[in-house]
Amino acid sequence: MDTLFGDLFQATEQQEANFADIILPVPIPKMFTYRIPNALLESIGIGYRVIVQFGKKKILTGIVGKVHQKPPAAYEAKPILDVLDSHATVNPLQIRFWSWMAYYYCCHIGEVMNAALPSGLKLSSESKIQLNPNFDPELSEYPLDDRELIILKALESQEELSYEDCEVLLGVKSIHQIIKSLVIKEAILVFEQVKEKYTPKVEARIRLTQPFATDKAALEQLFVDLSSKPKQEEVVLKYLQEIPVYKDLSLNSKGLEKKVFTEANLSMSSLKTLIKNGVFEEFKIIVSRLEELEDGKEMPSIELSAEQTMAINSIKEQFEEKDTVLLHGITGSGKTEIYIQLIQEALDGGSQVLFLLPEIALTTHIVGRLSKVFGNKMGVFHSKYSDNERVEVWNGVLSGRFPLVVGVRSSIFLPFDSLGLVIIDEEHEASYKQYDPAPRFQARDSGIMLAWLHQAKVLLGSATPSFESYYNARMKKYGYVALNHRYGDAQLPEFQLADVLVDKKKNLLKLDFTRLLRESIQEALNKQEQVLIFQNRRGYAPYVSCDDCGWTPMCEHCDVNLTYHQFGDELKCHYCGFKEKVPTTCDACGSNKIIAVGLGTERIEESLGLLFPEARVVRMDLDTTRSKYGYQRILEEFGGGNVDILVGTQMITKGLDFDRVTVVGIMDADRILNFPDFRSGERAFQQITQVAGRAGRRNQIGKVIVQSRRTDAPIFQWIASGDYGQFYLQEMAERQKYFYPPFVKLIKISTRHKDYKAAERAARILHNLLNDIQVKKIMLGPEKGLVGKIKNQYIFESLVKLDKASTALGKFKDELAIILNEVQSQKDFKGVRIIVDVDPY
Ligand SMILES: Nc1ncnc2c1ncn2[C@@H]1O[C@H](COP(=O)(O)OP(=O)(O)OP(=O)(O)O)[C@@H](O)[C@H]1O
Ligand SMILES: [Zn+2]
Repeated sequence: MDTLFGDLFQATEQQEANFADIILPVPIPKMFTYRIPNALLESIGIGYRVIVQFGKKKILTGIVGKVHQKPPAAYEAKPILDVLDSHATVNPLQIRFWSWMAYYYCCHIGEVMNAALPSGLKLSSESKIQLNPNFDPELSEYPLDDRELIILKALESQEELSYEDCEVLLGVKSIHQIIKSLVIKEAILVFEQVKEKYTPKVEARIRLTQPFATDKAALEQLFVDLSSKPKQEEVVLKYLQEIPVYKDLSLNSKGLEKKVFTEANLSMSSLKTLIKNGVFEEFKIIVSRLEELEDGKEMPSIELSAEQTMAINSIKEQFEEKDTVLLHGITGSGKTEIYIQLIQEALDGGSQVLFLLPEIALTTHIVGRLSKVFGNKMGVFHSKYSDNERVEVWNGVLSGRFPLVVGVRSSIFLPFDSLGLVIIDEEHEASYKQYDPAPRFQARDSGIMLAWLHQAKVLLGSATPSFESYYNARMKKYGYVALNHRYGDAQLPEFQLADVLVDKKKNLLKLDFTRLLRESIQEALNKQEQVLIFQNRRGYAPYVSCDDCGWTPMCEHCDVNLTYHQFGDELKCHYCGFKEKVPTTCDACGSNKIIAVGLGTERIEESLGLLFPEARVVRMDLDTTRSKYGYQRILEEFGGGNVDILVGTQMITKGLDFDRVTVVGIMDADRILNFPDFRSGERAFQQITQVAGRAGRRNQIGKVIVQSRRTDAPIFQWIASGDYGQFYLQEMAERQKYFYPPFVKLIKISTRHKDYKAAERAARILHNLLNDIQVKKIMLGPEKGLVGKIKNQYIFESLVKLDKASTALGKFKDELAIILNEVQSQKDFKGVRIIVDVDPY
């Protein structure tokens, strides 16, 4: 593995070097070589941000990937225009990691960089205008209108104007037409100016000047002088109240936020006078945007159970020999305490730790628990953070402020330089996979690679491990530790199947709830206990349909039904966001009997309100958690006991640890089972076990009601008995027989085009070319994608099943890269997008 991209890492003597390979944020297969001007030679190195010209006009920021002395053979190297910082933004380990990712997931390193750098660290270029030096309004053959003249006038006094400046100047919304006209008249020139996107947060503060801050007598004299100016006196008193300099002189240097005075309704003009008279001085400091967590307390006095202690010892022992250990602990077995202990030890040893979680809903919960122990040593990183906040976490890792990071999949890109431990919680979760855009990476697998580069250890944790990881553990590639009991003798919940068809026949089904589920909910409510209801479908109903002829409205741009959302009374496409009003009559037969079919979380919430009018019901899904603190608010309300029933999508299935949940209802288990994918069995087992695991985590025994129309399906028996091992063996036999992972490697190759025929033709040609690659493999397709059209693009897919031997994979990828490069220029591929997805599951 080392030889593949090891040469990137070779230390290069900076003095001799005068070329640099730059990683640019464009979809091209390799790095571009630029010349390092002598003036910049001293200030450039691997990982530095530089500005270069790309093509005729574009100015781009890139990252130096390699420094060397070999001029490019095919083109003359352009000079690097500038170096942006006095330090490297990215370290050599990261560049090796990016190179690996580009290679493994068959994408371009620039695409990896794009995903890796918070956009605040990428530069944007802004278009600006200046006067054309050759322009003379007297001689111009074109007449200029009033607005154009205003702009030209402004350019006489200001050297340059941004588009925005011009818009403000003229009071118009869009300036493009006017600028275009001025360019045609050769009056102005347009140029690009590179601009830093990240802006530090600056706070205005006030502090006492000398001698008042250090000399008590002077301060006393000041009060004598101010005795006739009560308003000014009040301001000084407020300052001393907030910043008691007489107790601790050093406090003065940090000063006080200016807004404290306004909030206290003190006179701002008095403050101004005090500044003018030299009592106070105003200054600015850069402050953090990140929420200050409490200072980490000592390890709380949690005593680990005997089973937990044994698990920790066993993990550490196995780390002696293996890089990765799988912790298979049933729901509620206390994995988090084990993580905390291991994190503490790694931090004490001076290493960095990365704790990966599959999604934000979980970070809220776990961050709360970890911050009690690790306080402000811990950085949190997820997609609800603004660009500026992300840059601050990035810089916090760089500066050592955050030796521990808790985050979702993109946190594998943070600039770690000495990871000792990577913990991947809920390692089986599908959301570790990024589907779009490239790099289409699996964060668990990439995290393992990242750890390997750092010589760090990896702990995978789950109550329902992915089959890949369990397989690796059985093959002794990973270590394995099991926790088979819930912490504190809490019992696993009791499973009950509720047959929807039987209840329907007997007229016992009310608003989609079986009698068993209704009664169980009522019982919990009577005892002031809490209930979770799971349905993995947001919106009100999956679709609407004409009751007379069966017609169903589809998305105009995608090959899917529109989902009915009662909120806003509209139909929405979950693929492209297209919206329309619900039709009042059928497009096909004109009937006005349009009905909502199927179950979404919105509808379940409504039904619960009707069935249990006294209960407080809250819904948690994508639609109710769009704001930054959406999850936190809902979870806090639920945890505080202000909610009786929580309805939700997969967001509520894992990690939640609440005392009073005793009943979990799964509305439509068949939907989970029927998903057309080789992993549907595995996923169903995981999802149902996980959501069931939220029940009865303390003293009361929990109850799980699974509603289904196929209650005799064998999988329910496996789940009820919790026999993961047997279920695994049975499923694996199938996978081996039909050539599915982990027995083969899968690569999915899709073609997309707005024309059906063009997408199909390209797919066929590509399929045949790939078929000719001489490695052991099976190829399926090409066929229309599972969703045949998304955002007006038709999709065709081929599936390649490669022999596990690493030579087959390597050879296939190498030839694939060549083929992709070649077909690009062919007529049949014009306008065709080709998407390669390695491990597409
Ligand atoms: N040693 C301990 N002392 C006190 N409480 C503990 C201890 N270990 C675990 N607990 C408590 O037991 C509960 C379950 O633990 P935890 O949430 O870590 O389980 P888990 O293994 O992560 O489960 P899941 O996979 O369902 O998320 C938590 O409330 C936790 O605080
Ligand atoms: Zn759509």
